Amino acid sequence: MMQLVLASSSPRRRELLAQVGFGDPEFGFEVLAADIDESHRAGETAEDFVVRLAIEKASAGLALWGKSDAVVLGSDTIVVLDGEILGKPKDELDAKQMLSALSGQCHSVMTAVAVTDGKQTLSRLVETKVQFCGLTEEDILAYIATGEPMDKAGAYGIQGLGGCFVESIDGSYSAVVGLPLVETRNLLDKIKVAAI
Ligand SMILES: Cc1cn([C@H]2C[C@H](O)[C@@H](COP(=O)(O)OP(=O)(O)OP(=O)(O)O)O2)c(=O)[nH]c1=O
Repeated sequence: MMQLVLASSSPRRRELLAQVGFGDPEFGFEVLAADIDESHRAGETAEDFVVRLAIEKASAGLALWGKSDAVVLGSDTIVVLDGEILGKPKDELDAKQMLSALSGQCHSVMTAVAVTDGKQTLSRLVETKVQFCGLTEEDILAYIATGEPMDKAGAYGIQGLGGCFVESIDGSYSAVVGLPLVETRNLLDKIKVAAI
């Protein structure tokens, strides 16, 4: 059987991949952090951007893993509001600007997942619409003070305190958190890593 490797430093992705059926993260799959340049290229659509990053993370992970007989999985999540891409906030001011822009609005969360074994690379893009309630400046400052927004696209976590800002979603909850479960399972099936 092929060794499954998660190329991610995100604890959420580790937990979600365990949910796909690989048992204990310690034994079912290996994890390594694949650092890549996450800059957006001029003229690149949000869809192309997020898929490219997922593929680059998987490919960088495969290169780092360095052995054959592995399937490496990479993923990327961005928030898109009125055509503008929001990644992880640079600092608290950036987080404040993002949350103010998201307040009372509907945005898209795009998550791409990619798997590669060096011979073939497969990817999927999942888009979820998220409606935020209106936020006061007080709400935003109190939320930033918790530290939760700082490592998350769009400066919020639906799975945490940020869930209180989400009125509704249309799409995949797991994709918003960082890894779409249905599509990930299908991709792994396709590339032939049997779930335990
Ligand atoms: C919108 C949203 C994003 N996120 C997270 C998912 C991603 O981990 C993060 C977006 O940054 P990414 O660059 O996709 O991932 P990462 O840097 O955390 O991890 P990796 O090593 O795999 O590159 O935002 C949430 O946890 N909850 C949410 O509600």
